[in-house]
Amino acid sequence: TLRSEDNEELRFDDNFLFGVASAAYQIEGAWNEDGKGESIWDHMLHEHPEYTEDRQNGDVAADSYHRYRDDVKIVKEMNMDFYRFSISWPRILPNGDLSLINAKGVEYYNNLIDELLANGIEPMVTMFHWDLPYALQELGGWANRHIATYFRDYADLLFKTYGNKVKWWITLNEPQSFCRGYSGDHFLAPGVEHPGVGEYLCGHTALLAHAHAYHLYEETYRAKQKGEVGITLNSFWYTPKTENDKNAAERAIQFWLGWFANPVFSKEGNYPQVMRERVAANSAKEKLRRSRLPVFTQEEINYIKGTADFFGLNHYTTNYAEEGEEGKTPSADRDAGAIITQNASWPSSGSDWLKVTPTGFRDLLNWIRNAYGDVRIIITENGFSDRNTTVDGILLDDGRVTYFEEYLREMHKAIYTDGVKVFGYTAWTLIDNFEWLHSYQERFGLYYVNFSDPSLTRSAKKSSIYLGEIALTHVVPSQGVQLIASSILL
Ligand SMILES: O=S(=O)(O)CCCN1CCN(CCO[C@@H]2O[C@H](CO)[C@@H](O)[C@H](O)[C@H]2O)CC1
Repeated sequence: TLRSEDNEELRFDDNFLFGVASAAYQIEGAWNEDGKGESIWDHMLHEHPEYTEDRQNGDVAADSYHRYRDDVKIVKEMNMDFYRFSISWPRILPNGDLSLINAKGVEYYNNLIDELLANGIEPMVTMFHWDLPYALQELGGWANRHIATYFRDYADLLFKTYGNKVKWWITLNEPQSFCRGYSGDHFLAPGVEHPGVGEYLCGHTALLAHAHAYHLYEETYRAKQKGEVGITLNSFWYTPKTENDKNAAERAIQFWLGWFANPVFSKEGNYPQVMRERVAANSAKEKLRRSRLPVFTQEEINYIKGTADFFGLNHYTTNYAEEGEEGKTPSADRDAGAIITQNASWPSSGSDWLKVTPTGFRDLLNWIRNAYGDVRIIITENGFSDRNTTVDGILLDDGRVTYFEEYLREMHKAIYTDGVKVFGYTAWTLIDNFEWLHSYQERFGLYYVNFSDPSLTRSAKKSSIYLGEIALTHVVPSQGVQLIASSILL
């Protein structure tokens, strides 16, 4: 039921920023071209093509390595203020360390950044979006805390090389997600099977790595470059399945968002108390000598606290949480002590995990403000997938237009009614690209790419016109927008 204000025109203030996002492994291709080193995704999917739905991988993807000018044209076409893209660590440092700097890789990102600036678009760089150099995985990858120092060296090179042009830096994209690559959830590389231990070692190193990059910027670059450094955390909203499941919902968000948000954004720092207590208790039951959750020294707690100029949030959907336990023994899933489900009646998308539940967006934004105070938030991903296969079905993407309209309305309420400090919004994703283990079967793009056509032409979907209008006018038009957008297209 749409409330009265749900078909009013909504306005975002003039300095609100609109952008669109992508990620290197999902869009670039050229997996081994011009000296690029192997990433853990290249390695895993070459070794296990059966891990993806269609046995495809990101070797070519949307070939943005060669077609980035077309991509920038699209960002411009959509009147976006900024483009959030990621730099492939192994494209810059094939061995993962400073022993070899790949000049052609450095040049590619310089060209992309210059193309964006020439079109009046701000580059927003994600330093790490899951594609770890395989050479570092051979040393243990994120489970080896010394990788934090390699990340610091990589960050130093990025700040030095691009920092005069790039003013928006995101250190890590979704540590909660990429650390599942160490807990046996094969949907993410490196596909290491150490549930209950691997994901916590990964998270520990990731937080130290993030903090190293932030302090480095603070000490060496900020005065001259005057940019901002933040981190991107993804979070579902967790709503209690019944009145008795309130604690389970709070535990779920403390585990899955608080795991990284508490150490960086809370006053006390450190992992959430409920996480430290539950993992310690379960570890004791398993006759372990110490908790499976690594312990920060007070010095490390202080070092990590406050290491972000903004809170990057990726949000897509809501889950139910209910009392109970699920997941492997041991595993972070089981440590969290909540059974996560969805309501089959919630409108669906092309992804099993993504239901259209817009009010959860407003609830989550309020939870973050209540938990961490008036931290400046930017939505660094929000989007909708479909599995259409006909060109018309793909281009006339009403489901995506409706999703954006409903989520933007809820975000508008969080900002202007509830007073949550959100200063920007990034749509996921620029063009159809490689959706990890769902490969090219789930499309999140605002533009269509026909992956069986070698020209990989980008074609506008209805949603790109809808969102482009909003980025230009800062107005979410009242209902009926869908008729306008389709008339423009047809
Ligand atoms: O499908 S399955 O049920 O077998 C496994 C679910 C895996 N989830 C999917 C959503 N992702 C958070 C969002 O992940 C983000 O969102 C985008 C869309 O997924 C990705 O393309 C981006 O790279 C990523 O930053 C966390 C991992």
